Amino acid sequence: MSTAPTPSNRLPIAIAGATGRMGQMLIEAVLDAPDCVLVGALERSGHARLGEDAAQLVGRSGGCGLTDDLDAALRDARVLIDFTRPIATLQHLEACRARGVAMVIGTTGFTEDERARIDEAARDIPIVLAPNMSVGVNVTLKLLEFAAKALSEGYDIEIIEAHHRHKVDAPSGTALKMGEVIAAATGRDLKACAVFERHGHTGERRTGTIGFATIRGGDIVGDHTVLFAGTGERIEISHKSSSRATYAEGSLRAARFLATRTSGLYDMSDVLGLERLAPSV
Ligand SMILES: NC(=O)C1=CN([C@@H]2O[C@H](COP(=O)(O)OP(=O)(O)OC[C@H]3O[C@@H](n4cnc5c(N)ncnc54)[C@H](OP(=O)(O)O)[C@@H]3O)[C@@H](O)[C@H]2O)C=CC1
Ligand SMILES: O=C(O)C1=N[C@H](C(=O)O)C[C@H](O)C1
Repeated sequence: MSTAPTPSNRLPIAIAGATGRMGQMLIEAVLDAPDCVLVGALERSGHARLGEDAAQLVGRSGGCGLTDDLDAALRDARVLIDFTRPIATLQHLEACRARGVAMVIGTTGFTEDERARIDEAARDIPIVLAPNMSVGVNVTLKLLEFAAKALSEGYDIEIIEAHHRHKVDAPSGTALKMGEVIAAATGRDLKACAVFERHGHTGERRTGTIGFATIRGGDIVGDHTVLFAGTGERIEISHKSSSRATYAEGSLRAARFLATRTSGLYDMSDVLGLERLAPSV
């Protein structure tokens, strides 16, 4: 028999970057989830709205105060959901590690060294790190694994992504993840075969490379297409997000998953159990 959520057994969640585009989506998602409770809303020091009820950011009431104090934000939290910038996420990571708080990390744009620090912290706390929390993108990653294996010879692979004008990193974390999945599935090293820029006299396309193209404009939430261009045909595998709610819902699924773990680094494939469903090629 399952137990109905009560105020005392709801999952206590804190949100970093609470006033951001994703922060606000997450506040709404947590307020709407009967099994979760918002116990911390973190913003950078000096933010104009510190002290306000975080729920007010989304036209609601009954949240918790916006704070720049990590101790206060994490005091009652079991999971911190962080969609900020790498420098902020890494500060939050150390604080969570010291306090035994799990983390869902949606931030993108980490360097290799920064990634290694997340791996290291996952020895002590459970972490879900994923550049895209949507179910659709994570299923797309599995489709790409299959397609890349089946089309490994004779098809040129290009990854095209489009996002809103405010995005600060490129290519998107999702596009890079797609590249990693394709490279792994076809025995390539992404660092050696990725082409991020073309300009001027580029010469012919080098066989085996994976090209990336970035579009920034308007309010595009997030589009990704992988093109497999062969001779006489081409295949396109696309995902388009029309709302950030899908990332927020995925983040809550990740938070619930972490509540059952004590340490380790996980991705959305673990959260969604996609390994069990993936076709073997
Ligand atoms: N994994 C996924 O599914 C998704 C990942 N993302 C990623 O999430 C991140 C955030 O995206 P988005 O919400 O659109 O960005 P926003 O710029 O809207 O929000 C970022 C938030 O982080 C805060 N912040 C930035 N720098 C710092 C800092 N140094 N210390 C403390 N707080 C800081 C910002 O505060 P301030 O406004 O004061 O700067 C803001 O509240 C990006 O890396 C993006 O790529 C986005 C969508 C989905
Ligand atoms: O910045 C965004 O908006 C997004 N960032 C993520 C990424 O870099 O892949 C995920 C999504 O595409 C939206």
